Amino acid sequence: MNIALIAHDKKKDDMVNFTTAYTAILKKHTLYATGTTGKRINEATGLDIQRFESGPLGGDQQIGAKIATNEMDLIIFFRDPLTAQPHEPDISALMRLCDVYQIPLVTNVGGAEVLIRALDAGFFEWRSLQG
Ligand SMILES: O=C(CO)COP(=O)(O)O
Repeated sequence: MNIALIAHDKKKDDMVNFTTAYTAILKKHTLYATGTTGKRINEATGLDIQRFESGPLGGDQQIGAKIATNEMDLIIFFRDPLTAQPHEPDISALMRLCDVYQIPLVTNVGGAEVLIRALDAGFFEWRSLQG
């Protein structure tokens, strides 16, 4: 599966903790991330991650483009709901494309916990059955 990992600044520690806890599962997949998030995860876990631009510089849009071309299977995006983001339109566009293409998206640690366990249990086979 191709998995995108994204976290706003105040959620980056959560992302590091999450990816550290689930390194064994994540390393079986192809990982992508926005720039700074990917750097933090790589430093903490050693996971191999393809990094896009930082979010404010277009990283969310690059991940959105991968969704539009059916190259992304799930998105783990720890959003900060309490801080205004300069690139809010890009964030909305990314989430909109998840809905357009039925790509599973979680935006907090609680959802990610369920999603990652479901992934490891094989619940994502429906993606490869889709036309
Ligand atoms: O801003 C982001 C997502 O909207 C994340 O970007 P960084 O991972 O580069 O901080």
